[in-house]
Amino acid sequence: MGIRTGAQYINGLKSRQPEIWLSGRKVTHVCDEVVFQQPIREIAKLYDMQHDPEYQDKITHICTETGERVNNAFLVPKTHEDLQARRALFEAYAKATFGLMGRTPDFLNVVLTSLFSNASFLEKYNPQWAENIRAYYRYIRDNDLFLTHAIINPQNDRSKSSHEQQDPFIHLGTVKETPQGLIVRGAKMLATLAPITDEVIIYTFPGFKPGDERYALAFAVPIDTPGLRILCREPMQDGTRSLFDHPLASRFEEMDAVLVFHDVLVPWDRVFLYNNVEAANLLYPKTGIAQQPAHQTGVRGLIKLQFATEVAVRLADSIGVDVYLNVQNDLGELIQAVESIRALLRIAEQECDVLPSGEIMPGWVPLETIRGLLPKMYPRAVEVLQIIGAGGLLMSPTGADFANPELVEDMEKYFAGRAGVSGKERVRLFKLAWDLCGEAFGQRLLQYERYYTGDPIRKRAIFFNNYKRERSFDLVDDALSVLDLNEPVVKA
Ligand SMILES: Cc1cc2nc3c(=O)[nH]c(=O)nc-3n(C[C@H](O)[C@H](O)[C@H](O)COP(=O)(O)OP(=O)(O)OC[C@H]3O[C@@H](n4cnc5c(N)ncnc54)[C@H](O)[C@@H]3O)c2cc1C
Ligand SMILES: Nc1c(O)cccc1C(=O)O
Repeated sequence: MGIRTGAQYINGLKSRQPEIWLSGRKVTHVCDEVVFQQPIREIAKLYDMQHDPEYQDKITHICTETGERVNNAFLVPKTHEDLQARRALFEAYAKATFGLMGRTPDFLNVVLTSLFSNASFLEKYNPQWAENIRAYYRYIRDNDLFLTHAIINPQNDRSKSSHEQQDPFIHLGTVKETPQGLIVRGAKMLATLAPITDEVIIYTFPGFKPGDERYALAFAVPIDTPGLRILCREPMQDGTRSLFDHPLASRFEEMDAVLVFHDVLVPWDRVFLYNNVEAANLLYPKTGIAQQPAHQTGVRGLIKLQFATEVAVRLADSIGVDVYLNVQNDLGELIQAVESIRALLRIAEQECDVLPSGEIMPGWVPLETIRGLLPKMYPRAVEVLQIIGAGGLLMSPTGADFANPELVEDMEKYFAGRAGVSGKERVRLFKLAWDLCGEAFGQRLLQYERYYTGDPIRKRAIFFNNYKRERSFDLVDDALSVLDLNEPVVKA
C-alpha cells in the first residue's frame, strides 16, 4: 500500500471504535467528537503532504524492499543523504504544526524503524522477539499507520518500583501466558494523541529493578483492542473556540491519555520483550531509540522555539517596545537560543556514529545537549512572551467584537499598535502569544518541552556520566604537565 492520504487516515479512524473516555463519557465516534476534529484535520494534512508535488520527493521515498512509496521516517539512514531526507521530513512536519504537535506520526515511526534496524539486540534474548519487531515494522510501514506510545508508569509512588506498589497491577504487567499470547493488566501513561491513532506500542524505558520481571514488557496492539481503555485528560479547548480567538489552541490540542489494560490479550507475534529486566533496561540505549528519535525531536523543538521567538519579536515590534535595551536583550537571548539549537543539529548531522550494520546515527552528544537545553530554553521563551506582552495579553477582545459594527471604530482606535499596525493585526498577534504563554494549551506545550523525553534532571545526569566515560578531559593534564614544579616559571 505505502503512503496514505488524509482521507484514508480518517477512514481508518472511522473503521474502528476504541474505548475512549472523555470528560466522564464514552466517545462513540472519534471523528464526530468536536474536541478531536481539528487535531484530526491537522494530522490528515500531514498525510496529504505525502501526495503533494511540493513535498512528495522531500518526505517520501521508494522502498527498496517493496517498490512502494513510503514515508522517510521508515528509512534506515545509511548515508548523509538519507539523514538529510529524514531531516527534510521532520522539518516539513514540524513547520506544518509550528513544532506544537510533538507526537506526529514521524516520531514513533522513527522509533519503530530504529527498533527494526537494531532488532539484533533482541535476538540474543529471544529470536522470535526480533522477528516480531521486524514484521511489525513492515506492517506499519506498508500500511503507513500512526502510533501512540506510553512508556511511563502512572504517577503512584515514585519512591517504589513497580513490584512494590500497593497493588501488583497498577503498573502494566503480565498476568499470565496463554497459547494465544500474553494477558496484560495495568496502566501506562502518557499516551499523547492516543484517541486519534491506529495502534499503540508499549516499550521499555530504563528503571526496572530485580523483582520487576512481570513489568518488563514491550508489545504493540491496535488502539481498539478489547480491554484497552483510553482515559483522556481534561480537554484544554472544547473544539468550538474560533481560530481568530485561539489560533493555536483551536488547531493543535494534542490530547494525552492514560492507557488502562483490562486483561488485554497481546498475541505472541506482537510481543517484542517480556519477563526480562536486563533486556528491558537496555532496550532504550541499545536499539537506537534514544538517539534516532532525538533527531526528530531536535528538529521539531527547533521549529517550536523558533516560532515562539518569532512571535516574541513581532509582538515587541507591534507595540514599538523593541527600541528598548531590556526588550532587545531578551529577544537577542531567544534568537541566540534558536541559533544554538540550529548549530547543534548541524553538528549532530555532521558528527555521526556509524553502527556495524552501516546505520548512521546523528551524534549523541549534540542531540543530548539539545535535549538538555530545550527544557530550559522553551520556558524562557514563554517567560519573555509574558514579559513583553504584559497587560496586553489579558486585554484582547474577541473576533465577535471586531465583527460588531457598533464596536469596530473603538476596536480599531483603541486596540491599534504602533503606526502601521491595525487593531485587528495587533490583537491577532497578542492572541497568538496568549495561546503560547497564557492558555492551558500553552502551559502544556511548556510542560511537554520539559518532560517529553523523560525527566531532564535524570537525563542530564545520564548524559554527564556517559560523557565522562567517553571523554578524557586532556586540557587539565596538559595544563598540569607543562609545569615542572621544581623549575622556576621564569629563569632568573
Ligand atoms: C505534555 C506531555 C506529553 C507526554 N507524552 C508522552 C507520550 O506520548 N508517551 C509517554 O510514554 N510519555 C509521555 N510523556 C511523559 C513523560 O515521559 C514523563 O513526563 C517523564 O518521563 C517524567 O515522568 P513523570 O512525568 O512521571 O515525572 P516523575 O518521574 O513522577 O517526576 C516527578 C518529580 O519527581 C522527581 N523524581 C521522580 N522520580 C525520581 C527519581 N527516581 N530520582 C530523582 N527524582 C525523581 C522528578 O525529577 C520530578 O521533579 C509526556 C509528558 C508530558 C508532560
Ligand atoms: N518518548 C519518550 C517518552 O515518552 C518518555 C521518555 C523518553 C522518551 C524518549 O523518546 O526519549
